[in-house]
Amino acid sequence: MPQQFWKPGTDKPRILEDEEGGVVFFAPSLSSASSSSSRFGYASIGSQRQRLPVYKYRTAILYLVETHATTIIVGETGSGKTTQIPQYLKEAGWADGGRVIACTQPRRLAVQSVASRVAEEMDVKLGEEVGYTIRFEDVTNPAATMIKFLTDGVLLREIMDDPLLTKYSVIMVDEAHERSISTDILLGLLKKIQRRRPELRLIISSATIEAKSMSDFFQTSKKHRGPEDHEFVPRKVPAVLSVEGRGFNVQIHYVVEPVSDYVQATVSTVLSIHDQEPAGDILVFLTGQDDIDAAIQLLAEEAHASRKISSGLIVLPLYSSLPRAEQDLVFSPTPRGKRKVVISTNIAETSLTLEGVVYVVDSGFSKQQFYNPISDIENLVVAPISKASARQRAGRAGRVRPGKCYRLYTEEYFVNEMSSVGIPEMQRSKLVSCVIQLKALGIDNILGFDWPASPPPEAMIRALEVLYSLGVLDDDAKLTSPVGFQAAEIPLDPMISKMILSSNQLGCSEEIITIAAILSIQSIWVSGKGVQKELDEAKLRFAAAEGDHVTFLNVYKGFLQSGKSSQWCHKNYMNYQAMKKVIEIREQLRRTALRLGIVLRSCEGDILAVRKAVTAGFFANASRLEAFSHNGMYKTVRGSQEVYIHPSSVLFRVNPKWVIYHSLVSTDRQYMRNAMTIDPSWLTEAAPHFFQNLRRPDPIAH
Ligand SMILES: Nc1ncnc2c1ncn2[C@@H]1O[C@H](COP(=O)(O)OP(=O)(O)OP(=O)(O)O)[C@@H](O)[C@H]1O
Repeated sequence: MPQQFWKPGTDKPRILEDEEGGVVFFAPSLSSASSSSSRFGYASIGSQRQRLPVYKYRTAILYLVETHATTIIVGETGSGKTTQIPQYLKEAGWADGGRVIACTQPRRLAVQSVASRVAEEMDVKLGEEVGYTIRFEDVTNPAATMIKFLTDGVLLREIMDDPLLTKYSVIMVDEAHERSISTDILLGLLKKIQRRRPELRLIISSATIEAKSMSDFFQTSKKHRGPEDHEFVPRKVPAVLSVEGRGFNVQIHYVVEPVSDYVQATVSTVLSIHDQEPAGDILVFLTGQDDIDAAIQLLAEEAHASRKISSGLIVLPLYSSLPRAEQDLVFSPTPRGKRKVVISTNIAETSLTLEGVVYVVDSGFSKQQFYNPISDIENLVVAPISKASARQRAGRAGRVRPGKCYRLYTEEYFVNEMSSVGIPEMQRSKLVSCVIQLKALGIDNILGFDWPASPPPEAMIRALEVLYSLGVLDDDAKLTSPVGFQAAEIPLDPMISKMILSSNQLGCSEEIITIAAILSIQSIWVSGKGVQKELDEAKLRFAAAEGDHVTFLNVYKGFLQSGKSSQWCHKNYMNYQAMKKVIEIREQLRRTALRLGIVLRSCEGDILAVRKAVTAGFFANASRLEAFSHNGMYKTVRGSQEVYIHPSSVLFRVNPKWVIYHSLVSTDRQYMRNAMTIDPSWLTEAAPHFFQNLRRPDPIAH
């Protein structure tokens, strides 16, 4: 049982070293917030705010922001950075005269939840003085909003319309340690904007950021060849502030021996917490929808087997492709006598406060994208997290009362083997979306851009090549008109954007928007564990000879005809939540399409048009069955990589000669997910430049 299993350890708060080179450092002169019982329950919001560690630094923060162009703030999770600093700035007048204070987050869920909390603390209606903007959703009032929370991706899009972000007086880039592609582009651009707008203030904040390297980035200036960068401009030295003290103590427990199956270990840990620990909700970190579904199923089975210990558990999944209403359930109060178990991906890792959470279970893994620019293959793999992530995960406990974090890895592993920070997304991702965004922002010399961490040049070149072939960039690597500008407006992978734009000419935009919505969901089928045979039979009922994309259209039609019924989904082994999310995304995409002047039209069963539109976006993912292959081996047309049709595809074992796929997954082999048959002549039609000069002289021959 876990009490023999777990060994308590300490995860000491990071003490910031005194920095050299003129960096301002505040010694921890003030004691941390107490965890006395008076903080339980009934304190008013006003007094709760004053007891947060960051409150004691209020004057220091305001002084530094006043006197420095950039302030880097490092403070423990839960110390009050996200919710308090924007309010201090507002109170000090930074939102006077119609100016706005912005606070960015890497994730949508965090944006919504911190905005609601700050509106509640300020006792104002969300969407008025305090608002938020995420992709496809703007809850602000331009005449009233003073504090605006938004994803870093949305702020980047705002730069397209207002290159100097003139309405903002202070921009706080929160959770900067995450180093998403958007955060990195944003940091590079903000540094440029500061040169033109000396009055703009930046705050870079995180519990786990490497303050030294961030400070170096903001104080050195890189010479560019761009016209505005012809002279060397020294940066104002950034201030670094360490907020000492944490909310409540979080006791860390490690396993004594490494675990072999983290899903199983998660379930046992949850059940033993429920059996032995006092009241309090549990937040579990797993890697993705598949793991989460498996854990929920296992919990249900074990709960059934041991009725006594599992009664009173309310189990809720949390991942990005879950419909909004389902996501919101995790914030609802836990009924008396019950215990909520939220099983989440890393979308709950930063900035979130789930009020009832006392226990965190950390599997030690997350799904991460890895891209090899040489083979042009991108894989989403389950990989170990960094210490920074582990600390963020533990920090989801101890926010409103003391907590415990159970790490499913050994202390020795944490101390000696876990990397301190993750690899920036920029250095392990395909850069197609990033390049189109920079181009839309008018950054022409992408290789010379001032990045916090430079991306691999090969990945940049690959991205430029794909965008050129998609017709998004011209011979001078500038956005084409209208395709390039329109594609940049659609906040999706440019391959999907191109597919949508092509559907306009081909008269099948309604169908293509459905396909685009389904492709953005991890899977519309229920997880196959234990029901593989039934699942395969269900798929056959919808299967189209042309492949998965056309099968999706059959599924969607069936779902609509059933009146969007959950029983229908259940009967057909379809994930009802995923289908509801498809409807949600589809509506958002239809609105975007209308804005771009795309005519919403159905091709009324002209599947050829649909397949051609898909090919127009995804020609770069074409592959051909190897002649004489008995095991279904394909070679990609570009790169000659060995790939196979994924077992979940309706084309598995059918092995048509030519296919295009949506993405690759790597397990024992490289598998093509979501494959569709094509006529190879469509490839040269869609992208003549892309398919010329291939090493194989006859790539397009039948
Ligand atoms: N929705 C909420 N309900 C109750 N208390 C909350 C809520 N949101 C925040 N708090 C309280 O405010 C504290 C500070 O939260 P805040 O998000 O500002 O901290 P932070 O320093 O930004 O942490 P992190 O780095 O984890 O995002 C929390 O520890 C908690 O005590």
